[in-house]
Amino acid sequence: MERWSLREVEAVARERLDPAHYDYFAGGAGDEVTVRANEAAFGRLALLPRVLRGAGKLETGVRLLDSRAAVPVLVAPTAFHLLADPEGERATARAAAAAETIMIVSMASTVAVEDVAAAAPGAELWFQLYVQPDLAFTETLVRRAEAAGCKALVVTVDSPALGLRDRELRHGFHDLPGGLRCENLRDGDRVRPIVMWPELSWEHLGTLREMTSLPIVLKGVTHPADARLAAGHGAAAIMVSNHGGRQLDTVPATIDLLPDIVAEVGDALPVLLDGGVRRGTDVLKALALGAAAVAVGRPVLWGLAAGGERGVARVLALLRAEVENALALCGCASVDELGPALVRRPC
Ligand SMILES: Cc1cc2nc3c(=O)[nH]c(=O)nc-3n(C[C@H](O)[C@H](O)[C@H](O)COP(=O)(O)O)c2cc1C
Ligand SMILES: O=C(O)C(=O)c1ccccc1
Repeated sequence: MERWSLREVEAVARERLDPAHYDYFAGGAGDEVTVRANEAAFGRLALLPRVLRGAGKLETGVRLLDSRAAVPVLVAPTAFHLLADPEGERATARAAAAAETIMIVSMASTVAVEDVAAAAPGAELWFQLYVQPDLAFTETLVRRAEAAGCKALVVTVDSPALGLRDRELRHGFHDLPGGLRCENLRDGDRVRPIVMWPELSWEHLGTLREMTSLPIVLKGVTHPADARLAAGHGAAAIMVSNHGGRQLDTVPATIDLLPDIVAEVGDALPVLLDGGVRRGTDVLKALALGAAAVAVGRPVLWGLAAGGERGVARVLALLRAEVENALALCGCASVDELGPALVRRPC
């Protein structure tokens, strides 16, 4: 995997994947305005480094809730890893464990969360949940995630309906091929379909908090007023996310939403961000603007499709090396030293 940037890894993945599966991974809702905006907005921000700071040895580690990550780059929850590699989520988890970062296991994983955990001893796992209207079934999922050792529950809140993704519709990509299943949804002899629940509301957060002592991260917050509500309803953290542009199209880029959200709740809880992070400099910009860490979705899938566990390891190593290099060049010894003065707009 001698690939020197995430872009090269994506090119290899694209060659290897079935075009319908590539489009499932790469695509977004509508005209993909938001997909493009996430990456483009990072490009519009400039970094303004400081010099002669004698920063010395670098520290990239962060503590998040009850977990630690050696690099502030988490694996975002993405579905269907067996489409990309025969080891699927097992390979992803092993690479995340080796990189000492946190993997957020998708509820729509094609390997059951117990098997993901067993495949990667020592992995820091969080579990992503789409709250199902059958709350008793939701509770069994939560119990399974707890028993598998997951340290946080990441509740996705941007999906009262699934986004309309033209590329998936064009390919007719609706069902998993060849015996692949969402193994977390197995219920006796059958596999339940995942329900996007339009009635999910703030009051259910109370129900979830009673259900588990795991910290709850709300993923998919974009409005500062919702960030405030999340803090008021006992969320342990929020993740500023537009689902990588796969849900509502034309939502702004997450990096452009971050400052207002940090101003609103930055003192109350950790703010995470995903969407369009492709370079170490993107990571620095997000942290400088107040994110506690970022997560990457598609880059991990490209690594997995290009080279399995080694491919994901390569993606995480590239990002780590780029974060370390950018930190050094900004004159910072650790991510704690990053602040908004480092970021200028426009380029
Ligand atoms: C193929 C794919 C599947 C995804 N599946 C899920 C999922 O099951 N649950 C979820 O909360 N988010 C899911 N997401 C959204 C990611 O968690 C994340 O928000 C997004 O990918 C971040 O943007 P990026 O791909 O530009 O890094 C998925 C994203 C992709 C690309
Ligand atoms: O594709 C997605 O973005 C996603 O979140 C999802 C939702 C349900 C099943 C599989 C993936």
